[in-house]
Amino acid sequence: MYEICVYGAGSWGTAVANLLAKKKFNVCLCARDEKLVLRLRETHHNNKYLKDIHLSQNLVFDTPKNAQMGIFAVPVKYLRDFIEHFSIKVDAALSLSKGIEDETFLPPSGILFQTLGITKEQFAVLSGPNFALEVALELPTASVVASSNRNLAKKLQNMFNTHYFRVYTSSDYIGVEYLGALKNILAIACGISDGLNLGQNARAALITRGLAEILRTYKYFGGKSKTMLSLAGIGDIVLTATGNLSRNRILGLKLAQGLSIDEILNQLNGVPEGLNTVMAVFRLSQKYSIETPIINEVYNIIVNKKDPFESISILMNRPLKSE
Ligand SMILES: NC(=O)C1=CN([C@@H]2O[C@H](COP(=O)(O)OP(=O)(O)OC[C@H]3O[C@@H](n4cnc5c(N)ncnc54)[C@H](OP(=O)(O)O)[C@@H]3O)[C@@H](O)[C@H]2O)C=CC1
Ligand SMILES: O=C(CO)COP(=O)(O)O
Repeated sequence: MYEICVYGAGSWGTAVANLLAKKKFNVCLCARDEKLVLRLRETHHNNKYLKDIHLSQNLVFDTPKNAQMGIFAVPVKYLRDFIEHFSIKVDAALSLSKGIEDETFLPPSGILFQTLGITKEQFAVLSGPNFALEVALELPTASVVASSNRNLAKKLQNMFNTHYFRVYTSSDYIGVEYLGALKNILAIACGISDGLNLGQNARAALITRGLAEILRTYKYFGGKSKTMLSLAGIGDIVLTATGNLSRNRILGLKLAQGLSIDEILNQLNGVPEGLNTVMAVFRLSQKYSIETPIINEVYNIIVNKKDPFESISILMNRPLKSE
């Protein structure tokens, strides 16, 4: 059993494992693919995701194994099958993933409780405006670790905190998880708007009115309002709605160019979680009559191939209301 295993050798899993290894923790980065494990051992480079970054010599690589602390950086769509397939067991879990399971509406915590048999006292989430590449380059970054277990949150805060990675704690792990998922839909919306050259006024309006939709949806899940103002809320929304390293924003930019979802997924280096999240949130908002006009239009552009200009017209011509 390893002390710390990071599951998922994508960009974020690799960057986080490397941060901890540089801090001299005994960390194993676990990839599904044995060939990738061998390549990582030989080169100490994850060429697919973090090209020029030389990984710490302290970092070890393996296929998924049991761990005292399991750090999960697997896209939410694959998380349940991944844990079951590798029969993973951990004493405590930290989630890095930002999505919602389509059928169940569960965030990563709910999936980890069911598959690992852990309680909320053994769970934490790390989230915030954190592009993997910038963390790997040691650019100044701030983040939040949230858990209902104060001791676990403090322990992880100290584990991760370093001169370029400043960590805050929170007890609202549900709010932090849902905000991490929901902001990806706004990143797609802003990508579409910017791709169509609709201007910076339009982008600011989308972010602000999108926030109102996120707040309505997120309250349904039990997140606290004040978490909206945190790094995991507004911080991550601003980053991914405006930053060109965001796969979700890029998805929107490419939709605006008229590319199909399949073409975009073939070009993207990584999984845009917003694609699945928008499906789940659209169904949820229909089921519980939550008012989500921007989210509905993102859904219509993706699923019903609606012309984005028609979506803009619908949003601009809705009945007038007070803020
Ligand atoms: N990249 C970033 O900047 C950030 C990402 N996140 C979140 O972290 C999570 C992981 O993202 P990221 O590291 O970017 O990963 P990517 O989006 O780069 O996706 C690739 C990862 O997904 C794994 N994967 C792909 N298909 C499957 C599958 N069928 N079953 C199991 N695993 C699969 C890959 O595993 P393998 O290597 O074995 O093929 C690899 O670890 C996401 O939820 C993302 O939203 C959060 C903050 C920052
Ligand atoms: O969540 C992220 C940064 O905080 C990464 O966003 P993307 O998944 O859109 O690349």
